[in-house]
Amino acid sequence: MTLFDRLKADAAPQWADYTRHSFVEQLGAGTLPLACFKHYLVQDYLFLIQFARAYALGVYKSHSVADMRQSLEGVKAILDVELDLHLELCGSWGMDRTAIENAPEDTPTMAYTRFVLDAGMAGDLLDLQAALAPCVIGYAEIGARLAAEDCDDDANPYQRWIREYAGETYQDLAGSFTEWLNGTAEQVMTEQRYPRVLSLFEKACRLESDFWQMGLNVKD
Ligand SMILES: Cc1ncc(CO)c(N)n1
Repeated sequence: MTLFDRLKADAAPQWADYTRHSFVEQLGAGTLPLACFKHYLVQDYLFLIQFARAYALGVYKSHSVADMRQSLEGVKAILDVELDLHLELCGSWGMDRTAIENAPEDTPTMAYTRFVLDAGMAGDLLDLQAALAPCVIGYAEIGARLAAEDCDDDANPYQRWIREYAGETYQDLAGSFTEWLNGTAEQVMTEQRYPRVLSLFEKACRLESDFWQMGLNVKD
């Protein structure tokens, strides 16, 4: 069994809370209030800036050029691809880059991003990967499921978002992240350290759920 499969099985309740959160189900149904989505997306932009730093920390924590390149792919995917989605959608509501970047970080944004950065700073590359994994792999799973359930039809106001995460570019990114995580585990994982790695993964899933909830808590 690969590390990712084991983590997902052992953290099944946290994974389900995250990937089947009411925010996700409402987004898939197209019934999510726009005010909830807007708050979420602006916070997600701020979140991604910190996540780019976390991948950059992955470069620093790498011992091989191959690992450095994988971390760099994470930085590039955020700065060159994912943030453009956010700028495009926020732009359609009249928010420009400066307005987004000047928005104050909400507490769940700070909690999640600083948790991941600390996991990486205090630990090694595998600890950092375990804390990063729910983000990229979870969104790929959510996007693929919503698209498979035909939630991305023209009637859904969140079609663009769903298609971004269901699309080949994001799916490939998540696939190579999963292989990378499993490959690191093959080199450094021991039974003794597994509980700590699982704990990082579980916490990241909980922080993902809190991030969705932050969006839902907005009153329109
Ligand atoms: C909170 C959060 N988790 C995961 C992703 C996927 O990159 C994202 N954009 N935002």
